[in-house]
Order: sequence, then C-alpha cells, then structure tokens
Amino acid sequence: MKVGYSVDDEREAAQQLDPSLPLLQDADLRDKIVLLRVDHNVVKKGRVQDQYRIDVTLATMYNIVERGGRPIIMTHIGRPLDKKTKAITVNKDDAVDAVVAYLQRKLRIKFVVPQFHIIEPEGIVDIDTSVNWLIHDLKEGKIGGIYLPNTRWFAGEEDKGDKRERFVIQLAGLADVYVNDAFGSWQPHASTYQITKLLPSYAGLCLQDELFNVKLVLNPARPFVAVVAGAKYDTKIGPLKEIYKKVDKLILGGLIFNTFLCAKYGFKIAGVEDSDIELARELVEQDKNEKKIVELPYVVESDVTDGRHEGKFRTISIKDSGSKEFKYVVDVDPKSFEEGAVLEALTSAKTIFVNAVMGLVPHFWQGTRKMDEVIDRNREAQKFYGGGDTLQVFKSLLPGIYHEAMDSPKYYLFTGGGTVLKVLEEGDPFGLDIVKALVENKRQRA
Ligand SMILES: Nc1ncnc2c1ncn2[C@@H]1O[C@H](COP(=O)(O)OP(=O)(O)OP(=O)(O)O)[C@@H](O)[C@H]1O
Ligand SMILES: O=C(O)[C@H](O)COP(=O)(O)O
Repeated sequence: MKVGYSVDDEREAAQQLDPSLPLLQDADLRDKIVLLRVDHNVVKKGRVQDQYRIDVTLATMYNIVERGGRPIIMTHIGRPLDKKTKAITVNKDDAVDAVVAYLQRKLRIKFVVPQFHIIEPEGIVDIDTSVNWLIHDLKEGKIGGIYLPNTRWFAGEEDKGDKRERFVIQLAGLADVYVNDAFGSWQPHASTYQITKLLPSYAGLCLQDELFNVKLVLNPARPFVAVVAGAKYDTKIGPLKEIYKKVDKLILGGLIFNTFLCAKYGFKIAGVEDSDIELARELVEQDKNEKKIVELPYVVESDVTDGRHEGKFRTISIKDSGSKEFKYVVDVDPKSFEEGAVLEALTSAKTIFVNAVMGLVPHFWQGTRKMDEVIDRNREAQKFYGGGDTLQVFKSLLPGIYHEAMDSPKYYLFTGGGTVLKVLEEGDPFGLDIVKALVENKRQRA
C-alpha cells in the first residue's frame, strides 16, 4: 500500500554540474565537524541590510545538520584590511553578531562566537585553543553551531605567506570537513581557497545553484546587455575588458562610468584617481571601433557626498556640459533611461545582467530605481541580478518587483555580482580559483 508520494522539482533535476566538482551531497558528515564558509557579507553599521545572502545558505546548513554534521560557520564582512598599510581595523560595525542574531531568530538554535585576542593593527594572529571548549559543546549538542569572527579580522586571511599558512593550519585543526558555499567570495583567500589543501572539501548547495546559473549567463540569448556600476572599481575594471567581448551592449554607471568619462573626454571628476583613469583607457580604445558601450547621457553632479542638499546638486548633460571639470558625480539622472539608445538597448535585450548601483546610496537612488523599473518592463528578457549592494538597493527601492523576481523564472538573483563578472572574464565558472581548488581536492582524494 502506498502511504505517501514525493514531489520532484523539475528545475532542480535539470541542474547538472560537471562531475569533477565535489558536492556536499556526497560528503560523509556523520559526527563530523564541518567548517562552512559562507558569504554573509550583508552587514553595514552593525545591521543586516538584506537577509537574502543568509537565507540562500540555510539549505546547506540544514543539510549538514540533518546528515549528522556539526557546523562551524565563517564569513567575511567588509574590507577591514588597508591594502597599502596592511593594517586591519577591527570595528564592531563589521562584526558577525548581527548575522548570528538573525540566524538564531530564524533557526531557533544557539550559536556561539568565540573570542580571540585581537592585536591591532595585525588583527587576530592566533586561534585560541579555548575554542576547543566550544567544539566540545558543539559535539555534545549543547550549542547549535559556532560562528567564527569576521574572517578578515584574522591576520592570515588575506596574507600570502607565513601568516596564511599558520591561520589555515589552525583553521583546519578545528574541523573534519570543509564546505564552501560562498559564491560571492571569489578571491582566493585562506578561508575560501587555501583551506582546501588541508581538509576534504565540497561545494555547498548555494554555490552549486550559482555555478549552474552563471553558465546560463555565459551562453546568453542575444542581444545580451550587461549593466555594470558601483564602487568596487579596482576589482571590476579587469573583468570589464573581457565582458566587453561577450556582450552586445554594455552600460556603465557609478564610479566605473565616472572613470570612463574621464578617460574618454578628458573630464576631471572629484574623487576619480589618475591611476584608475589609466586602467579605463584600454576600454575606451576597445570601444572606438565596436561601439558597444551605450553611454548614459545625463548624470548628477553634487558639491558634497554627505547628502542630497537642495541647491548643491544638478543634472549635467554629458554632450552639452561645456565644462570639463566636475565636483562629485553621484548618480545617473533617471531621464537617461527614458530615451534613445539606452532605452532601446534595455527593451530589446533578450538577456540582461545587472551588477549595478547607479548612484551613491542612500542619498542618490533615483537613477537605480528608474533603471530597475525599465529593465522589469522587458518581460521577454532573462534577467540576472548580482551583487550585495545591487540586491539590497533593488529590494529597498522596488520591494514589489524584487519579491516577484525572487521566484520568477525570468529572474535569477546571484549572491555575488563581482563573482559573475569574474566568471564572465574567465569564460568558465570552473575557472574561478575557489572552484578549481574544490575540483583539485576531489582529484587528490580519488
Ligand atoms: N557615483 C558614485 N559615487 C560613489 N559611490 C557610488 C556611486 N555609484 C554607486 N556607488 C556606491 O557603490 C556601492 C555598490 O557598489 P559595489 O561595487 O559594492 O556593488 P555590489 O552590488 O555590492 O557588487 P559586489 O557584490 O560585486 O561587490 C554602493 O554602496 C553605492 O553607494
Ligand atoms: O559583497 C561582495 O561583493 C562579496 O562579499 C565579496 O566581497 P569582496 O569584493 O570584498 O571580496
């Protein structure tokens, strides 16, 4: 007699990944301590801005616990390392506490954050053996999980030498198995990359979904339009040159657009560094023949960056400005999306990838809101959004569209925009260092 039936999810069944990738589903987790790297980089000023990146990792957490594993979770938050001085600033605002509180409310289990000695400006130099007490409690089921402090507070996380070796050995000493579910954290750091040299390593469920979907962006229905904006110029300008080759049209915004304008028209814009302009010149050259970059015609100039003060900001038409020197360019005027080549590109696209906060939020959000609305109006296109701030801002400006998008077959929301750019640059999701490390780990174990 049949006592029940199960429901197959067709979308899940269709998601086939390269068999060289070690999957969480294949790991032996019973009574194992599982070190889980996630990307919960969603805290600003001590508060969770958008729960999405946390929520998409819950399935992996549940899977680990359901199969008898005990989790130690870790994430980075912000960029506390000053790359020039090498100083690590340990600021309460970048603590994992807000994430832990959210997880506890959501899962109704107790997490403990171990306290390690912090030596500024070096950060946390050693994992204190006192953590063993907590691991004992974790094994006994007295606590539901351990959540390590911000990985970027550890001296070894972004180091390339001895400090990294030391950190990674101490980290590996805490656990039996490593799971990477941090698609957004593509940079090969100790907790995303080096750790795979020491522990049996697997891809988590979120990472698997993201890798499957990023393959769809690599094989887009055309015309394919990418919209890239935001603040992380340093990590995004490199990928842009390769993305340029893959797209039919490219729309730039934010600091990237400012830098492009300086390189192309000889503008001087407050806050744009000469060294960055140099990097953008190549893109300008590349575009001379192919003309794929669709320029946003109107931007917003502001005398100050600390707010939207009446009388202190104005719209500039790039073509008719008459001037070459500007204060801060802090947004795109919404009317840029209502006409001409920009509107045409966004409405005729079959695939749109968006990693774009167009303006200095929270004060200058008008351009981003208009852009998201216009993109949503294109009902045919497959729309891929990615990026921490991109999703947060999308959600806060257009909550209705955002919530529909979360479960719409026409949208996919990536947890990392920079990572998608990186994959587009590599041309293959298995070209990411963090994925290569997992594949190599499986090969070594075979
Ligand atoms: N013109 C501008 N001037 C200054 N800051 C800007 C400007 N335009 C956008 N920004 C800032 O860019 C930030 C978002 O950019 P960022 O590159 O971090 O994107 P993201 O969506 O988080 O992508 P990722 O997840 O890849 O980092 C926002 O905090 C926003 O205020
Ligand atoms: O928010 C992000 O883009 C990811 O968490 C990666 O952050 P990072 O660019 O500072 O490594």
